[in-house]
Amino acid sequence: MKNNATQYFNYKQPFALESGDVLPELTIAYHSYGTLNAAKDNVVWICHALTANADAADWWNGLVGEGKALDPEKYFIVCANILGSCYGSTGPTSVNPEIGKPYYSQFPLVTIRDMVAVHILLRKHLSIDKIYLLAGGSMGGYQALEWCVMESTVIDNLFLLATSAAESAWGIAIHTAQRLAIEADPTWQNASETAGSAGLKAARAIGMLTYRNYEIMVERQSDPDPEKINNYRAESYIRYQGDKLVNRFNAYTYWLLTKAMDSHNLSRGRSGNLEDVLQTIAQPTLIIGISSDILCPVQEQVFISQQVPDATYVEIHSSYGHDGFLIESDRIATNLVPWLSKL
Ligand SMILES: CC(=O)SCCNC(=O)CCNC(=O)[C@H](O)C(C)(C)COP(=O)(O)OP(=O)(O)OC[C@H]1O[C@@H](n2cnc3c(N)ncnc32)[C@H](O)[C@@H]1OP(=O)(O)O
Ligand SMILES: N[C@@H](CCO)C(=O)O
Repeated sequence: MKNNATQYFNYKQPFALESGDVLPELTIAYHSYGTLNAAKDNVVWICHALTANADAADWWNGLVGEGKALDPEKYFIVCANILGSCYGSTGPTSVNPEIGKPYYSQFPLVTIRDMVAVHILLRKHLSIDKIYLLAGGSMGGYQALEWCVMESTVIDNLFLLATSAAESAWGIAIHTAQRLAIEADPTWQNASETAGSAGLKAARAIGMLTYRNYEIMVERQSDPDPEKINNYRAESYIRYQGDKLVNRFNAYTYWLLTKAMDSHNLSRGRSGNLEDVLQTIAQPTLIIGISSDILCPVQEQVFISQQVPDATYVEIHSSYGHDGFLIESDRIATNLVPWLSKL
């Protein structure tokens, strides 16, 4: 697979955010796989979710790669690390060029629309005029929906998984609980990349409860020994997952990106309500829901499919919960490949 190293686009101009704050410059980290064809009509752009990075062939390896549904032999596949993340694009741990020190808590609020505006800068830098397929799950789906509305003539087809047209009150409540965990850490807001690490561990533990569910936890993490009164398998699993994220992420980024998710509302500042805005999406759209998703339950995707005029909705029966959109590659491909072949 060609071009599989992280690439960087440095945008040396001020970038105005929806909040009114201005970032003096941007770095956008991205991966591309395959080659843009002469007609420039083979672009697949993948928008990633909360804690992933630009290497979609790594975190979506069941779908992106040679012989897979999204094959770089056929498509020019791009994935950019989102604004506010910590995997190469400008975010809280980047150095603020105006003071020569990392932003940390001084990094301004960003929205999903800001992330898409940054993707658009990269799209133009890469001389991409059309995106054949725009794909995203969870928060990646928030970006894909926004982008479809922001640049309706650029996107040909849309592929959404486990996502919503607006962050639900349930989602905002969960994110608030996660941020409370971070804010309760006495090291939170220290001028250090490890500030709030214990809080981040607790925040990820809360998140894991929403990425999985009762069935899979009981199936995989029940203790065979009924005599136990301590050191349960499920406890060890949740602690482990918290540590795993702390080892690759930071609390400033997590806090900021959960705020960005809360800002997601496709109808904000637009004429009409959510239904009206979704009805303007003219692209053929495949929407996949995961039956056991308790974070973005299938009714959120059914709602989108009822409004988008050319929508195909599929529910995948999986016990994995929300993270099924990352894990159930075979079942996703089984629906994506025939849908793509009919376009
Ligand atoms: C730079 C980077 O690394 S970016 C990494 C890419 N990350 C992303 O793209 C973010 C999205 N990805 C994810 O959220 C996850 O990786 C997923 C959803 C795809 C898969 O989740 P996983 O955590 O791998 O799956 P699962 O819930 O089955 O947990 C398995 C892990 O828990 C461990 N585990 C399972 N049970 C227990 C237990 N009782 N006690 C302790 N650990 C346990 C396993 O050993 C395994 O550990 P490993 O990840 O070190 O191999
Ligand atoms: N578990 C995934 C999806 C969250 O929506 C992540 O950490 O990015």
